[in-house]
Amino acid sequence: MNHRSSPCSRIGLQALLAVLLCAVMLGLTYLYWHSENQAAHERERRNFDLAVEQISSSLQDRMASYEIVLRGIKGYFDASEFVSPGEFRSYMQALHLEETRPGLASVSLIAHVPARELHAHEARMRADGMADYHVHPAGVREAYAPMTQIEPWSESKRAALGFDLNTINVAREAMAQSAATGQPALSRGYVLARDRNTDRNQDISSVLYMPLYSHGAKSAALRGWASLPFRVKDIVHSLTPEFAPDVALTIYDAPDADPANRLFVLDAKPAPNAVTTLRHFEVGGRTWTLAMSPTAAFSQRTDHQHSTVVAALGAVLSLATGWFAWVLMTARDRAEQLAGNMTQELRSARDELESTLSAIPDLLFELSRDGRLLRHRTSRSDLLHSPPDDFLGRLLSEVVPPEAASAYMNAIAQAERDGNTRGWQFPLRVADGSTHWFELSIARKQGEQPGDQPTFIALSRDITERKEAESRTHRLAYYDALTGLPNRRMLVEQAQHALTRARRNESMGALFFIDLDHFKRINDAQGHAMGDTLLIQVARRLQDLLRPEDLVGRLGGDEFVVLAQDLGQDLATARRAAEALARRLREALDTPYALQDRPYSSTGSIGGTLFPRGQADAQDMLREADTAMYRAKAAGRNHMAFYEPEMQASAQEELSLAQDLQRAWDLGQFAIYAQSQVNGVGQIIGAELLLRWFHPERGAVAPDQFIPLAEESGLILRLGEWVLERACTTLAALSATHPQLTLSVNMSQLQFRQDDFVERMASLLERTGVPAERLVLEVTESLLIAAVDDTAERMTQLVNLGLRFAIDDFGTGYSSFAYLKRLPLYELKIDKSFVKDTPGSASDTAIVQSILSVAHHLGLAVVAEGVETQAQAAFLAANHCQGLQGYWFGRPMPLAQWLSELPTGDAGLLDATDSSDQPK
Ligand SMILES: Nc1nc2c(ncn2[C@@H]2O[C@H](COP(=O)(O)OP(=O)(O)OP(=O)(O)O)[C@@H](O)[C@H]2O)c(=O)[nH]1
Repeated sequence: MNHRSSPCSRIGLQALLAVLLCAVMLGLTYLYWHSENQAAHERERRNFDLAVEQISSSLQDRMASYEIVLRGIKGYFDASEFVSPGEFRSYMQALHLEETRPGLASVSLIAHVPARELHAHEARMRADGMADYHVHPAGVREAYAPMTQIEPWSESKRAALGFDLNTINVAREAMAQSAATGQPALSRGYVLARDRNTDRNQDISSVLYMPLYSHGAKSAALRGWASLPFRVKDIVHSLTPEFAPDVALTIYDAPDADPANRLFVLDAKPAPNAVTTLRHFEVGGRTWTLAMSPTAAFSQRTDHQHSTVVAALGAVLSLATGWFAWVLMTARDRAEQLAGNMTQELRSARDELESTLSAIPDLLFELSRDGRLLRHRTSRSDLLHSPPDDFLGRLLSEVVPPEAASAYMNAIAQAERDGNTRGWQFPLRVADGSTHWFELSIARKQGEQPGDQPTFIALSRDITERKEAESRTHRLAYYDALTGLPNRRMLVEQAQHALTRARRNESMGALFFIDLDHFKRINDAQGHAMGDTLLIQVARRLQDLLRPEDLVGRLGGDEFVVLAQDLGQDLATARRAAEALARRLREALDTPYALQDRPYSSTGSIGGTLFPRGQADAQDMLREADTAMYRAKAAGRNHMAFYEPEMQASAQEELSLAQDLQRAWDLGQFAIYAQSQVNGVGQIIGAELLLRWFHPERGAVAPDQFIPLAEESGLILRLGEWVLERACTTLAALSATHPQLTLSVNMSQLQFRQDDFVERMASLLERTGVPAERLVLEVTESLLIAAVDDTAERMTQLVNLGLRFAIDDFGTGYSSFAYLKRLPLYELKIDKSFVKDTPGSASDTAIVQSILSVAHHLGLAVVAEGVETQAQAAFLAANHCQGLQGYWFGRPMPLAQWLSELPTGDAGLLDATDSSDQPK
């Protein structure tokens, strides 16, 4: 059976005991407080009784002392046959009544004068020196009791002499009583005549009378009285120092406390609920009653506070004892509970730590300073070649490769110095044979005892994914996604390093800027993906060509950069090496490519710059090489050029020309010129319309200078439309006079590829009413071969309108006869470069003849350009070239002039004043 009570019931019992103890203590405190309170009341009561006795006896003593004074006077008179007023005064002075009997105002002598002796009495008194003495008030009475002497004397009292006290009932009664008893008799209280008209008219007095006899015997004749008047208030006040001032006192001239007989009230307020104590005493044959009550001040004299303070302290002590007892009794339980809680907390902390450790995807080891494995903890034992327990007790150098062991040992050394360390990384081949990257965090763990060696907690985190992400990010940031080559950012950084190295080593290098020629065509003709394939192949070629220490990168689009270092110590050597390299680069680019197993020819223009040069940095180098590359492009593409500082000026010039061109249209600086085309016998068969730009400062700007710029900016669309429009209106105007003439117009690729170009042409023809076959559109070979299918379709649509197409500059470009058959062409224009050396040059003559022959074979018309001599004209005519154009027949001239110079036939001429070949 289990005798142990449950913790709850035990705590309940302990609480009950504590409460009981507290209650007992409180009970004792109450008892103590109660008895203390009682004792205080008892003390107060005793004190009050004492005060009452003291007041009562003081008053009694004082009245007794007055009686004694009177008895003394009586004795003095008894012993004397005759007492003169002077003797009595001396006697009274000797008594020093003011000092010895405070509250006593005076003593008077009163004579007993039977009616028959009144005159004799008055005569005697007058004879004794009181000339105006007379008994008053006047009247006939059985006996008179006039006042004969008042001591101490003062003139203010003179009026009182002779006053008959028998006229005052109160006095008469007391005097009669004293005469009857031979003892002092006290009058009832009344306001003395002398106080009635003063501010003391409320103060009640009494008079104590003592009968005086001749020869002292009562039986002897009554002489009179000695009287002692006093104000009750004066007596009480003279006693005040002896009185307890905190007792309320009322004096009654009666045996009971009847308010009607109140003699005196001491100005003090009894405490609430105070008990009144009465005391009585006899004086002069009357009974006086003293009623006394304690005032609040009196109660305070008794210390009630003490018990209250003790009670409060007791209560606090009781509660504290109860609490303390509870604390003591429950201390063990609470200690047990605390221990329980702590154990629970420790257990949860340990569990939490356990689960945290299990969740850590890292290898966790404890190592000694020399790298011996002491403990391990890992949820990634799959990474290890053997179970981790096998490593215990062995040195790291025995279980991991040197690189990893050395990372661990370095990290341990740092952790021993700094407390902890992180960031040491090392690669490690893991169990499945792949290489993972790990990062170490090591913390020093102090030995448990002082002097113990520290150990080291090492956390080895698999950061392979992070590493891969980093390298992916790096690749994205520094490499071109399409070709895998370094991108612009990396190129600039590397170029900067190369520049620094070159300056340090005093050796020279070169940076080449490569831009593929007409790369757009492959995109347009065969699609973007094919363009990409070409870019990848170009990248590979360039890489294969270079030394390992050189670098090739792609800036974007079809632009590549090659960075070659250590080409020589001096400029001449470096330049030679750079030129050789550029040549090889050009050749590499020039070699036909295989795109989807079809051969494709492409070339590149290369601009190079040598470094270091002055203060130029990597960006400057790139800009220089770019400028040189443009020069190479301008030289006809598939060229290379090295940067010369003057190139900068020409680039600048080109820029300013482009800016001027933008304004030229608005300023009306363009003009349309016409150059005649003639037949073999010199008759005009038509003309080619040509654009001219007259700049106010530059003069006439050559078309091959501004046409490319106009194409780049799109201005060519506006210009082209204008020329077409003018061609049509001119043809319309000539239709009556020269219906056989044709006009040729140069067509830019941009214009030809406008989405709505066919519709525009149709509407123009309709609007002007021109027979379409009289308008020849001259296109370049490059336009024809770009997107051949698309081009053929569009040409067909236009030919269906009646328009004719001529190939301009035939022979200079692709010279592919294949498309001649595919495209709906009307005419070939032999480039002037072939015509120039005919008939002198055998090869050019042969080329021209073969072109003419193919054209005849294909049924195409031919116009030869650049005919400047009669020999050329004769040769071409002899070879059946239908059309001839050149200075020999006429220079280009303003359209209006050309029209005006047209030989007139039967029909009328065009209005020569029409100058609408200027832009509106
Ligand atoms: N396929 C492909 N084409 C690109 C890429 N980036 C840019 N391009 C195209 O490459 C062409 C670059 O043309 P440019 O160098 O200006 O002109 P181009 O046709 O090469 O003529 P020139 O340089 O004057 O000889 C543009 O048509 C771009 O749209 C790319 O990543 N892939």
